[in-house]
Amino acid sequence: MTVSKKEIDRLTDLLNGYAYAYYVEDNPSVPDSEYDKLLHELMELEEKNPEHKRDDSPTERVGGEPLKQFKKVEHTVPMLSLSNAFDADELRDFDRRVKSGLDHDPTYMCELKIDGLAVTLRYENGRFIQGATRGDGSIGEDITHNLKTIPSIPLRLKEAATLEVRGEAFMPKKSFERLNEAKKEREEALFANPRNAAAGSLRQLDPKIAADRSLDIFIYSIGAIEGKQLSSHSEGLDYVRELGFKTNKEAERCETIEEVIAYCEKWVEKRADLPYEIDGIVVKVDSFDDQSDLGFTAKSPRWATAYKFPAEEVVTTLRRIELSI
Ligand SMILES: CC(C)(CNC(=O)c1ccc(Oc2ccccc2)cc1)c1ccc2c(N)nc(N)nc2n1
Repeated sequence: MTVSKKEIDRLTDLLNGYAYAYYVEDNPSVPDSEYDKLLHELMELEEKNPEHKRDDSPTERVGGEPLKQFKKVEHTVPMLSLSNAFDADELRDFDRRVKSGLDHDPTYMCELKIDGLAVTLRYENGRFIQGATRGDGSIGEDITHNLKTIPSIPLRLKEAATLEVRGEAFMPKKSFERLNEAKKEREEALFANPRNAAAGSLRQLDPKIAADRSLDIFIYSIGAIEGKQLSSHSEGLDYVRELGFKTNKEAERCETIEEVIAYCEKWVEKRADLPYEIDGIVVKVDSFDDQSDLGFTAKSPRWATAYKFPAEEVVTTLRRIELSI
């Protein structure tokens, strides 16, 4: 092995480790200046030895040439939608329906419903192959070139797994405010909310735009997987975390619907403190056996629902009215 290949491999592994700590674990291990210095060294070595550049190189994050158009992608497993529950009694109704389909009480998983853009990511032998929007649930748009620029999306997994995962790509509140500040300076139209900003960034043909938008992602389910038996949704989340994916740390197991309701009420109050926007709570029956006993309606699972929050601006307006009284 030549010196430059060895050095390129060393720098690629070192920088990927730093990026994982910073973007996936939210636990920076080196100062940005150190990261940038090493990244520059790697870029120079890759320029001189392009044959040794790895497909999981951190230099992939800057975004290549713009596409001419988007390719359509058919999802191997459909991306279903969620039924809604708008108050505690509707959650209790959901619980009654679930229990009528099972011969035992279910365990639930509760997760924050991130207000972003649903995407699906395909990996073969541990390498990121393709990413797409949800589209109509069966067919989406290929946005691989943009998703590659999101640092919390691994380009190579910790195991050579072949699977498809789903998640919500989003723009953190601080990045949204910075972006709109910059747009205001340039007298450009502002984005209405972080969700529109994330969607607008990922639907660009030029990946350098997405690369500059500080996007992030939380993985929330496994679409398809080869050669692995999983028994529950929570076991699936543990497995994708082991592979190197970023999942949301606020997810909790609830043994009763009253615990689910308490979790929802807690987050109605705490949502303003989060560094990203959420529009509700997703409640899922955890066991895959229970999920397959319950099955699906025409477009959504019977074993999951979304507790929807009132839109934040409504709450803010009410707060403004309260303050003015
Ligand atoms: C529960 C599910 C709808 C995903 N699940 C599916 O899409 C899905 C799809 C085919 C399935 O099985 C089939 C396989 C083949 C054919 C038909 C169904 C099972 C689940 C969903 C949707 C949106 C979510 C969201 N915004 N945030 C979180 N945290 N979780 C979410 N979970």
